[in-house]
Amino acid sequence: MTTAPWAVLFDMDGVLIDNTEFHINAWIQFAQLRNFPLTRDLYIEHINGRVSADAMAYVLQRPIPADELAALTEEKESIYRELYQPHLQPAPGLMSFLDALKAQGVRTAVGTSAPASNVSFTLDGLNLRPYFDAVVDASMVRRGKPDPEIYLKAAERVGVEPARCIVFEDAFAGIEAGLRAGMHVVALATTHMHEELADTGAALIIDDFTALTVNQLRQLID
Ligand SMILES: O=P(O)(O)OC[C@H]1O[C@@H](O)[C@H](O)[C@@H](O)[C@@H]1O
Repeated sequence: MTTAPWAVLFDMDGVLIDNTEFHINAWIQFAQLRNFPLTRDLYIEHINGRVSADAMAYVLQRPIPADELAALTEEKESIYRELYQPHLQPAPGLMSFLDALKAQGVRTAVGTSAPASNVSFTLDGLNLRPYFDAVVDASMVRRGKPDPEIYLKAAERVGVEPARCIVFEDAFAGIEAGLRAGMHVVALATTHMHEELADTGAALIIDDFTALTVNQLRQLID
């Protein structure tokens, strides 16, 4: 075992909080207003885990100029926040797991495709911000997941080389982003079932954080 630093990089939606069904319903409502017949399967294939610029271009079937994107994103995200607000809570076992990481001096970051408004809704709404050394959101990158940029930037912010980072993800696009960044990936079976995640390249598949120990995680690196 070495003493070099290592880091845990958390995706936000579907990992820190189990909220995928609320995003699906919000996207379906938003798409209906634009006569786009969005279904759960189409959401999973084209939207899940991706930045708004890419998701909007799919739903509106055209590239979205930057001056239009912010308003469209806020329209959709305010539907989502209204639906999810009464249910906002950390994923099972998350708080004890974050405490354990902090107690052992492990560096931590969030790497999310969400806009800053949703990051604030989640991290400030649950008082999670003090647990993270860095937060990288959609506004800070040029290319969204499955591109590795979000996770590479998070690793750089916490000063840890990619091979010593472990990414927690639930979405196919996010798992791909973590692997392309040269990191280890732990998949959360929130949005997808264990069987669907089996061939993704994830080193470990878990239901939630309740049974996970820091030592178990560390073994993935050492
Ligand atoms: O936190 P994550 O999983 O990177 O992604 C956030 C995005 O995840 C997508 O699945 C949602 O539909 C988006 O609206 C959301 O912004």
